[in-house]
Amino acid sequence: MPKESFLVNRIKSVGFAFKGAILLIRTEASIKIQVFIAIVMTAAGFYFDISSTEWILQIFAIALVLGIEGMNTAVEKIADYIQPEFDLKIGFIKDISAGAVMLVSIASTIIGLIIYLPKIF
Ligand SMILES: Nc1ncnc2c1ncn2[C@@H]1O[C@H](COP(=O)(O)OP(=O)(O)OP(=O)(O)O)[C@@H](O)[C@H]1O
Repeated sequence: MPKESFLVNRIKSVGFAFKGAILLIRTEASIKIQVFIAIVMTAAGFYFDISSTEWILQIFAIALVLGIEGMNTAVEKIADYIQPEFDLKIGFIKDISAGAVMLVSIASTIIGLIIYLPKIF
């Protein structure tokens, strides 16, 4: 069988990644909430006519939360696959992974407050 070209492989990988992103949004409740918040914040960005720098920070914050949440979901799935029973080490790994989501969520909330509080009050 002839080896597929670099370009065909890259296009296939993008397809798998796209499928993964759709799966993530369709199956995970926490991602659904974060996507909803991202849509609300994007609407707020247009409503308050935020600057280019503010858009960059907002897009970065949204991407960071969604990206880390996706990685957290992957960690949870791997953990459940390798150890479905109660296991202190698995609990520790899941807690650390959830902690990473919390840290970027707090940072993103602060970015949102810095952008919007002066525009609201
Ligand atoms: N197999 C396990 N052994 C020990 N503790 C676990 C185990 N599974 C989950 N936990 C504990 O329960 C917490 C929640 O785990 P869970 O996999 O339900 O994630 P979640 O935060 O509810 O995620 P989601 O709502 O996205 O499924 C973990 O952070 C951990 O403290």
